[in-house]
Amino acid sequence: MPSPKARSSAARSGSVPCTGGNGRYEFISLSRTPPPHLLQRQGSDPTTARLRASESPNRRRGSGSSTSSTGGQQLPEEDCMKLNPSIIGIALSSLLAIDLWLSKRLGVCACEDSSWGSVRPLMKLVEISGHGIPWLAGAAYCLYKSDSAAGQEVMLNLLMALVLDLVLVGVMKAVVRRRRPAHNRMDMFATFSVDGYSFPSGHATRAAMCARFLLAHLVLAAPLRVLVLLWATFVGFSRVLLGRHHVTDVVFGFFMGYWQYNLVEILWLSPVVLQSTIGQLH
Ligand SMILES: CC(C)=CCC/C(C)=C/CC/C(C)=C/CC/C(C)=C/COP(=O)(O)O
Repeated sequence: MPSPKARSSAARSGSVPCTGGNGRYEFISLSRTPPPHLLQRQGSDPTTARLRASESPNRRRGSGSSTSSTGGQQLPEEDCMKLNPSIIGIALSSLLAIDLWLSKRLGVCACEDSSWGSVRPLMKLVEISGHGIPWLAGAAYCLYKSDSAAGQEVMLNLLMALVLDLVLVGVMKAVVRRRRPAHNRMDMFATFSVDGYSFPSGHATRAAMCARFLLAHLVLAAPLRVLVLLWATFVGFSRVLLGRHHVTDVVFGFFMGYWQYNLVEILWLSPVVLQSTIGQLH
């Protein structure tokens, strides 16, 4: 329950108290025009009439009393639920603001003059370790050199996973079109045009997916498994430190890469497919 003081200040500011889905009081402003979808969905119910009344020319000019058109009535719960998206919007904007601020603060190797500029060459080595070309070239070479059918099967599927990753990340970047951080210097080697975009981090998706792949099929020794996990984490961190990405690009990239591995398992190419592929190559 809002206090009487809160209630009177709400009346002064043209807000109406009503209960949200969680039973708590929320305040909605009536000094703004309700969004068209709200009016449309409400059709001709009494609430619509009240909202329309609040839109009278007098009110829009700001000459009417803020409570006169509503009489301080409570709106039905469903109306409050419709206003929740604005709360989600505010939460998202806040998250993005924190993301921009944090990414800028963490971009300590963004250029040679940055506070950790001397570590930039090391970070660029980490970047190369997660780049698509060494991974594709390595998997293709191992496939070519592998003697056993099991080894060939694993390498062929790793190649398929890497290509799938490039396609999915490329599509996602082209759809979202988020710009890279302003402090990034675009001096990466071998990039596609979509790599001008930031979301999600292709290095992070690849690192997460390849780490899961390696742990599932190739790396069994415990110390090496830890190293694989550290490498993947470090690749992700290095994207933000180099100023290439926002924090959310990398976090989402890790999730996406993790999920991509599930897809690889579903699409796993069997030895039969492998034999016909190898047969066609020879
Ligand atoms: C080497 C072999 C066998 C084939 C090469 C095929 C080829 C041309 C692959 C392209 C790989 C490539 C350019 C990947 C892009 C990697 C990249 C810069 C991603 C951007 O990562 P982000 O973390 O900054 O989003």
